[in-house]
Amino acid sequence: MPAFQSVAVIGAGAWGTALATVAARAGRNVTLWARNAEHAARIASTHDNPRLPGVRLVPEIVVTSDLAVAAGADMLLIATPAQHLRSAVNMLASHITKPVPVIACAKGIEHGTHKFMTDVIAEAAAHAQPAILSGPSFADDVARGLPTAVTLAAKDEALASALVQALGSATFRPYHTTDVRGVEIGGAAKNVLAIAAGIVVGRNLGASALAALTTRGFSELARLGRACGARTETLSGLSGLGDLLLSCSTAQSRNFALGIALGRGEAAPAGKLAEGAFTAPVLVELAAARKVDMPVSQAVAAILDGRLTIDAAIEGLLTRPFKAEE
Ligand SMILES: NC(=O)C1=CN([C@@H]2O[C@H](COP(=O)(O)OP(=O)(O)OC[C@H]3O[C@@H](n4cnc5c(N)ncnc54)[C@H](OP(=O)(O)O)[C@@H]3O)[C@@H](O)[C@H]2O)C=CC1
Ligand SMILES: O=C(CO)COP(=O)(O)O
Repeated sequence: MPAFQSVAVIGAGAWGTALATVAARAGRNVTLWARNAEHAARIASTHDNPRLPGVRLVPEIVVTSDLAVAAGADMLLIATPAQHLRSAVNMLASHITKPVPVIACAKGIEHGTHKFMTDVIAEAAAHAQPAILSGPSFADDVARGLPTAVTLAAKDEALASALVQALGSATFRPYHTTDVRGVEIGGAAKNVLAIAAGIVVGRNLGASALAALTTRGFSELARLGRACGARTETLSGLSGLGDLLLSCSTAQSRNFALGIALGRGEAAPAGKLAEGAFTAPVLVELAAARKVDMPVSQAVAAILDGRLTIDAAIEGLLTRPFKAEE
């Protein structure tokens, strides 16, 4: 019996559902936990989740709203939105009485505390062994078994490697690292930058402008990463540059789609979670505290809270003083 034979996924949205299929494909015994009992019962009986339409779950995946059932697994994947990760882990905490890996699968930074996901896990559940999974991977692609590669980070390299062995398969290839912060920064920042990229497309500024924006966006992501102690190879790896490229290139990304709508002066797509909108103000606060210049992210935050028009933001970015490329 391999280590981590049983896996529970907390949060039955698009990503949680896709991750349940990943773990099942890797041969694990999987429990998918939904907070709503009716949703759980419906997914269990139909093997279909309206949050990830068109994907049929294998019947071996146990779907439940009973937290005690899920909490007994050998590893826990938390796939709620970032701002709800703390409440999810708080609920789990009383069930976690011995060391168990708790893997954050959300991309974001907590409002108010400026804490990254693994720090929130460590605070909320004393026995948890925090880890993070992030990288270029749309839930729909992953659930359909299209090839994807991500990064999985834990402070303990042996643990990160064992988690990769437990979750990896031919179509879902996690790479392990101990650079937890690097992985967290990439996933959080890329969503904000994807909104900016979408605005460029929505405003018809052209493919050259999109490439420039994405590249300068990476530059500021990497600046913040370095200031927070992240490693260069993580920032330019799957969870940093890789996810930025994916999210800045297709309207399959909800953050990019939000940016397109903003750029066109249209309403935001209804019912779609765009984490970048929640991360933008916190990211900018964090950057200011670290004295890191993040002009694109600042512009996104200012546009989202109505302090700046899109035209003024574009003009502001294009009239910054010329400087050396770094
Ligand atoms: N979708 C994707 O392609 C990817 C998403 N991610 C990340 O995963 C995270 C989740 O995104 P995604 O699954 O797409 O979002 P969805 O909107 O599809 O689903 C979010 C899920 O979280 C549940 N939820 C919300 N609050 C809580 C809570 N307090 N406790 C428990 N469950 C809760 C919701 O429950 P209910 O149904 O009852 O409302 C819902 O099922 C985000 O941080 C996102 O950036 C990462 C990689 C890929
Ligand atoms: O994180 C993702 C892909 O790696 C999903 O992107 P969106 O949240 O923008 O849809």
